[in-house]
Formats: sequence, C-alpha cells, structure tokens
Amino acid sequence: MTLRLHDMCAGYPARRGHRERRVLDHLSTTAEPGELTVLIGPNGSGKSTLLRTMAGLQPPLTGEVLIGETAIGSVPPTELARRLATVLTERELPPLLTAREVAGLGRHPHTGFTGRLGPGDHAVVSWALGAVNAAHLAERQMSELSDGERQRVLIARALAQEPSAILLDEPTAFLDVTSRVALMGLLRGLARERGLVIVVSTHDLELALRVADRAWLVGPDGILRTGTPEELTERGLIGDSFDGEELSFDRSAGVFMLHPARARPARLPEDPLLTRALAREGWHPDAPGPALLAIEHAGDGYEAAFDGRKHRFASIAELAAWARHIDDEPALLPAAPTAVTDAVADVSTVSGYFELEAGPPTDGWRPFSDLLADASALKERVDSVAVRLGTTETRVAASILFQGLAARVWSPALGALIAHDLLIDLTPHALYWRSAPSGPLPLRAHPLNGWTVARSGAAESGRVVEVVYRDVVTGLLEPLADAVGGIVKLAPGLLWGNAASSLAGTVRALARNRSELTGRAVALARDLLETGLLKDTGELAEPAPGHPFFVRRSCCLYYRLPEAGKCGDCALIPTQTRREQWARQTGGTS
Ligand SMILES: Nc1ncnc2c1ncn2[C@@H]1O[C@H](COP(=O)(O)OP(=O)(O)OP(=O)(O)O)[C@@H](O)[C@H]1O
Repeated sequence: MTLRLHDMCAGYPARRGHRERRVLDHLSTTAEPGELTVLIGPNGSGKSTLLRTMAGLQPPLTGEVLIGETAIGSVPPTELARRLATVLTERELPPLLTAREVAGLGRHPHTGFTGRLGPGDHAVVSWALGAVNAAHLAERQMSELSDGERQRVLIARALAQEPSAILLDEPTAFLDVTSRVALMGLLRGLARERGLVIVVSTHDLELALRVADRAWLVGPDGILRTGTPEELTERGLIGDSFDGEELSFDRSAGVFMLHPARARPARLPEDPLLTRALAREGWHPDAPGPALLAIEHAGDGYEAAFDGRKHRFASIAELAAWARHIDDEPALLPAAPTAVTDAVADVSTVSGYFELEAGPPTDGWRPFSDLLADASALKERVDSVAVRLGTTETRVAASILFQGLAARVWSPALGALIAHDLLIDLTPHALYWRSAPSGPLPLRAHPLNGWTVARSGAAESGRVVEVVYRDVVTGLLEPLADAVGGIVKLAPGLLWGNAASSLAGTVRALARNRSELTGRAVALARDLLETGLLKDTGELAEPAPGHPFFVRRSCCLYYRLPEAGKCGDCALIPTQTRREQWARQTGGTS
C-alpha cells in the first residue's frame, strides 16, 4: 500500500483577516512501502505542514492524499488510524503513564467501545516495544525516560496501531548523535522488514542522506523534488537548498564544508575525514585556482607538498595543525601530473641528454640510489666508460662518468624549468637508470612529480635556484661525488668543475636547439654558478649574444684520453686560441 500525493496543495485556508496560504503546491509523488523516505528542507519550508496534511490532520487545499487507492479525507478516523500512524512533535505526554501504557494507546483503533486491551492487544504492545528495543523500559514512567527512549516508545505506540504507513516529524530533534543514528537505522529496518511506508522529516541532513532510500527535498522555491539521495546530491539540489554564506554541501564527501569560494585550493586524495579537517583550516579541493598544496597518502600517514618541500605527518590532526599556518603565497605550486608529463615529454626532444622517461621501474631499471650506495654498481659503470673510451686510467673514466651523469640530470631538470617553469622532483629513490650499450644513460622517474613556478618570470628567482640546487647538487651530485671518491681519489675542484661544465653544456644544448630560451638559460646558469659547491668553478661567457661558452678553472682529465685533445671548456686553452675557437663557432671575428 502506497501513500500518494496527487496534484496536492498543502497549506492553510483563508481565515478572518488572513488570506489563504498555499505552502507547497502541485505535489505529485509517492512514498513506497519497504522504503525509508526522508523529508528535508530549510526551516519554514513546509515539512510539518506537508506531514500533517498527509496524516489527514489538516485537509489539502486542493488535490488529494491517497492511501492505497482511497483519498485520506474519505477514510473514517478509526479506519485511518489502522492504516496510518503519526509521531509528531508532541513533547507533552501524560507524565505518569508507563511506556507500556503509552504504547498501549496505539491499540485504540483496534479495541472495542470500552477501550480495554485484550490478550491479543497486549501481545502486540509487547511486540511493538520489542521492535524498538524498548522492552526493558515497559514499566518505566515516561517522565523518567531520556529523549531517545521516549521517541522509541512513541514509535512503539505507532507500531502498535499496526499501520501500513508511519509519518514522523523530526523524531531525532532532541537526540544525541548515537541515538539519532540508532533511531534512523531503526526506522529503515522497520520499513524494510515490515514493508511499511515510512516518511520522516529531519534537519539532520547528512545522516538522512546516508540512511534514506528516497529523499523528498523541499527547496526554498517551494518546489518538492524527489529521488535517491545520490540523485539529488549529484544534481546539485542539496547545495541549492542549503548552501549558505559560510557552509556549502560537498557532494563527494556528503557533508557540509566551509565555503570553497573562501578557501585556498588544495589537491587531496579521496579521504572524507582529511577533506573535512582541511576544509576547517581553509583548504578545499574545489576552491578556485591552481592547487597551492597537494597531499597524498604515504604509508600510515600523509605527505604534503608545499612550496617546493615535502612534509610527512603521522595523523590528520598534525597535518591540519600545520596546514592552518602555512603561507598564502608560495613561490612553487605542486604541478598537475599532466603538466609534468607534458613538460618532460617536450624537453626530451631537445637531445638524448634531455630524455627522461615516465613510468614504473620494470625489468632492468635500477634506482639511482644504487649508484650512490652500491660501490660495485658504480665501479661497473666506471669500468664500462673506461672500456668505451679506451683508457686504463680509472680516475679519467670516473671523471668522465661523473660529468656524463651530471649532464644527464641537469638537462631534463633545467630544460623543464627554463622551457616550462616546471621543477621536476628528482630524488635518488624516484630516479632510475638502466645500462645501455651506447649513448646517454637511460633515465626514468617514478613517481614523476614536480612544481610549477607560481609567479611568472620568477624562474630565475632565488627560491627556484635554491630548489634546483638542493635537488640536483645536494640530492644527487654530492652523494654521487662521495661515491666516486670511494672508488678513486679525485680532487673536489675537478668534480665540481665537471658539474659546472655539464651545467654549461646543458645551457649550450638549449641555446642550439631552443634559441629563444638562451637568455633565461644563461641567467639561471649564472645564478647556479654563484651557489654552494658550484662557486668559483669557472665562468659562463657569452662572447656573442645567444652563444654561451664555459671557461672552467679545473681540468677534467679529458686530455688524457688517447688522441682526445683538450675539452672545449678547458682552462688550459690559451686566450687567443679560445677567442679564435669562439669566433669560428659564433660566425664572428675574434
Ligand atoms: N497555522 C498556520 N497558519 C498559517 N501559516 C502557518 C501555520 N503554521 C505554519 N504556517 C506557515 O507555513 C510555513 C511552513 O511551516 P512549517 O512548520 O510547515 O515548516 P517546516 O518546514 O516544518 O519548518 P521547520 O523546519 O522550522 O519546522 C511557514 O511559513 C509557517 O509560518
């Protein structure tokens, strides 16, 4: 048996001095048996008016409420009470009645003229009290019961009527969270197990949307919209009805959040608790603009990427406390994954040295950290360079290997930065290499993350230089220099001269292949050559615009290779010869 509204208007007829008040008009919908239907809507939208009309306590202004196929208005009161029970917002009950006596009131439609309960009625009352887990309260007076217990007894009274439909107006209003959840669960169970029509109004929106089979939503426009909670949520109707100045309904989390328009944008994993905690601190995934903060699950905790740094937190509480105080205008933003892949793919086309693959380390790929920690792996690389270059001198091969590896990490790092304002995250554990018979060492990054430089033209800023230096020199080349030092003794000046030479080589490759980037490349390289271990390694000269050259202070030992001559950056090339070389290469005069 259904409870159906047929083009119905709920409201108040004209009275003396008052015009007719049509609260909800043109209502046509059905509450089905076996389903819990929740009635939700802002204050004053007409929920109580609708429930009273559906209960036959006030007539519809127009249209009909049908129980089964019969209009409610044409069902005699006693008969109606056998079909439909109500639990309205009555807090005044005879205080001296016991719970059993109150539940017994529900039998009145079934008792005869005397109103006396027979054994069958007592059995139904006991069953009803049991169904709402209130059997143990049967002999207690109503005045002694908690709000939650009293609501259960009132529902027992409704059940004792043995109706097909129960209408409840805000039964959870005075209950604590646990009792509210328990009561809604109870109502859903009763609807399903006993095939009842149950319509319940509530202000507990989040809970209602979680437990209801169907929701009836009265909007501020006075229109009733119905559907599953998910349908209403997806169509944005919940937000339309309830969003306010401060709070708005978050569709994915199913909860109210501080307004995203006022929040700062963050990239978050699927994690409703985390999302909610960060919303409280003013971070929201739907806030407008590029994400300033990115968070990922990491083991049992969380990793937060903010302004070029990664931070680890063991709990949401620690993360939220930190997120409350961080800067509003970071120089570096966690890049969108596609931005990183696109930048790396583009830069990989400059030359083999700029290539960086994305993807997990499948067979044959080894972490870069192996070169730092596993002396035999590094020695093997040195030996293979020695064989390839035809030298028996380990220190020469080690020097050239170091320079080659430095060029391999500088090139994609600086290329992406200069061409796309994007700093790739390069760490020894997320960078992989694979041996190859010839050509630049194949490199792969996984996961491939990075940072976008927030303010345009800031690529050369101190902050950017600091982060590239930290990642490439401190993170990769310094430990590599230490590891090389464990195999063969080489002067630090030589190794850092090599690092600087390969940095300059990257700039020259960019100048050749992407001439429009030369200015930025030179400026960035000059800043880097003023930093830490790269200081005093040499000078980046630009004898003709767009033609950078490096003059290093130390020797890389290249000249010791059979028939090699001096390297182009060599400090030992006499000034005049160098000028002539440069002139030939720039097409100018010395
Ligand atoms: N007896 C009445 N006569 C005229 N108008 C009334 C009467 N009772 C309520 N109203 C009006 O009808 C509208 C709907 O009220 P109703 O109590 O049905 O809303 P509600 O959604 O249940 O509100 P709340 O969430 O605050 O309980 C309100 O504008 C209210 O002022």
